[in-house]
Amino acid sequence: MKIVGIAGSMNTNSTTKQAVAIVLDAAKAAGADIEMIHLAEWKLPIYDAREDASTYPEVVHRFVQKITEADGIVIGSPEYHGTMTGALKNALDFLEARHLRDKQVALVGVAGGSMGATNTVNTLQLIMRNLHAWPLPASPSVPSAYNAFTPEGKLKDERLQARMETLGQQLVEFVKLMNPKPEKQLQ
Ligand SMILES: Cc1cc2nc3c(=O)[nH]c(=O)nc-3n(C[C@H](O)[C@H](O)[C@H](O)COP(=O)(O)O)c2cc1C
Repeated sequence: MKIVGIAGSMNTNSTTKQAVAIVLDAAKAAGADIEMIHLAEWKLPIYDAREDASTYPEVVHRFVQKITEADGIVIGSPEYHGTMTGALKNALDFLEARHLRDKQVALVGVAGGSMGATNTVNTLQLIMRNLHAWPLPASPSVPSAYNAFTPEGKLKDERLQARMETLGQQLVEFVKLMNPKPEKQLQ
């Protein structure tokens, strides 16, 4: 079972990447193969609605391929002006329902403010439904992100750390439940 994480920040030193990594590590502990796509390292171009999508650079095709091949996905975004980053929305614009249909998706948000990134994860829920994916109902967000992580990359708030880990475990469980085919099951 392959779980791919998207960290939707262009910040190379990203707190969102740390949050996504916690969920991915929990999925790995539950038996999945994991891979991180940190948008800061991918440099996708701006989606421009061109008629012939095959003319986009190779990085776009690789991105779409990774998502197509994934059995489950983790998406994390910082809250920017009350919603997800432009970089993440741009990346999602390269995807169509045929790439995400029936896939389980775990969503997490990260915010500088004390209120967390509720608007961001709610907006991502909506986008996932429009792409015919299945967003998991639990979608935790990290408030006060600048001071939320230990140097080892764990959340200082142990209950929030546990919620993130549970989300990774649940993602693996729901991928199994929704994919009775043997190749999607863990051995
Ligand atoms: C352009 C911009 C807009 C932001 N808007 C918000 C916001 O609306 N609410 C909030 O709580 N934090 C906001 N922040 C703070 C980010 O959510 C916070 O710095 C987050 O940790 C960044 O994630 P990253 O470390 O993965 O880049 C904003 C930051 C930037 C750069």
